[in-house]
Amino acid sequence: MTHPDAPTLFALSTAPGRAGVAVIRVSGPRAGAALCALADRPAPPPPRRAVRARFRDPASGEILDDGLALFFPAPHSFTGEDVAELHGHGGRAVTRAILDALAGLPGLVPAEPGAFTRRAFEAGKLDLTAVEGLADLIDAETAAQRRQALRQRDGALARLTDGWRDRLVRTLAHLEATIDFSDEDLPEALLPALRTDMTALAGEIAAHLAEPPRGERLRDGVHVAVLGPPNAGKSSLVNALARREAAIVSALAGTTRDIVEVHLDLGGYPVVLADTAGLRDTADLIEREGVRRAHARADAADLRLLLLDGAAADPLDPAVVDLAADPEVIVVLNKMDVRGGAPPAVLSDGRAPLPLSLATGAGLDALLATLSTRVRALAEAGVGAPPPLTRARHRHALAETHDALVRALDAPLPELVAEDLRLAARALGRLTGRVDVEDLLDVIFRDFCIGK
Ligand SMILES: Nc1nc2c(ncn2[C@@H]2O[C@H](COP(=O)(O)OP(=O)(O)OP(=O)(O)O)[C@@H](O)[C@H]2O)c(=O)[nH]1
Ligand SMILES: [K+]
Ligand SMILES: [Mg+2]
Repeated sequence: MTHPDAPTLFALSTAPGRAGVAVIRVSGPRAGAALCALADRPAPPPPRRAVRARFRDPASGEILDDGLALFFPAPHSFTGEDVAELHGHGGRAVTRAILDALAGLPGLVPAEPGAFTRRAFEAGKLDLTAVEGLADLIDAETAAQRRQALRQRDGALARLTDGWRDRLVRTLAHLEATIDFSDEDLPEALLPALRTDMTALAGEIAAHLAEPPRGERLRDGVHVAVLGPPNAGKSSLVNALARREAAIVSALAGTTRDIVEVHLDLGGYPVVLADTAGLRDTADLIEREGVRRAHARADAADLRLLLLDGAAADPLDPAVVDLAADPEVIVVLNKMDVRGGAPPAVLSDGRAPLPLSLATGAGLDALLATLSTRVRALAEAGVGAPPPLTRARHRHALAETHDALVRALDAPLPELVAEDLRLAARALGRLTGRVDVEDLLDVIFRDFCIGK
């Protein structure tokens, strides 16, 4: 809980600038008093009920705006503290005047970024993964990102990891009991049972770590690299998908050198599409650096799209045969308008590339559909699947937990096993921000009744 003498925070919670309505949030022990001072009321309104309010400057008595006020008494508020919301007109001068009036009240301090959420965390209203989910929800740009963020905000990931942590803490408690109270009557078969629990838990965590990084892909975007020989039409394709002239297109082979990234929403899934330099051996130092970057991006990408030049005598240029032979690569034959009736270039494994003409637009819809399906498969956790890890931080904490569990299984002495289990529990606790030892004692006394 926040300290009773903690400053009361206030901030504009809607985006700054001109708008119909602006919401100013006040949180802390003096929130109710601040509402009364500005709305000129003897007492705050009933909980969670909007009341009409004429906001005035308590110092000068000047009327500043005409709006609504709400009061959320602790603990039933976002932060867990008393919270007041002042809804005024969203003009710069109006919000400035109300914020200035609040700043003039004793004990009120402007909130730093994230300060309300921080108090919600400190009050136990949100765990760390929920805090991150909330941040992702505010940043979500596509429907799938919104769904994932909402799920995490609602505690899906925290429930999974807290469940693991509870099992870990219980195992540890039982082990501590056998160490500390070994002369007492404890079930004989306890140690083998603990081993079984630990092995099962390590297996579950390992399986979750082995999942492809779907959560991170959905949060940060699926990285798609557009690759191919010079002049195949890579920049034309990127521009067509982005619906803007993001990259320079010209008839000169070797136009693109730097990686040009565009962000797309493909059927609700975020995609970071990268245009790259045409792959070829070249004496031009700058172009050679571009080719190096193209290869690096191909290695790092979640999905690779190889664009071949249908106007070339042999579209399967030696520089790209390896890419074309990879069944994971989407291969596209562009410039079909020029190629006309010439037989389609057949890939070594018998697949035919997707035909495309960026000049006429033929084949673009089919390519988009293929791309969307692949992106969806990469980004989406199936219905009912366990909540994905969405940040490197989560992966790191889980890997640490797993390592400590594996060490515990190998440790020669019960004391050493207990130490590794403690480290495992601490690493898991960091995921949600709950790192406490009190619950260990709780479990010991609840499950055993030692000492009678
Ligand atoms: N006829 C025809 N021309 C095309 C088609 N797609 C692209 N072009 C042309 O091909 C030329 C090369 O296009 P770019 O998009 O610059 O090709 P690129 O693969 O990015 O080339 P580099 O960056 O040099 O590797 C341009 O003159 C385009 O207008 C197509 O489907 N048909
Ligand atoms: K070009
Ligand atoms: Mg280009």
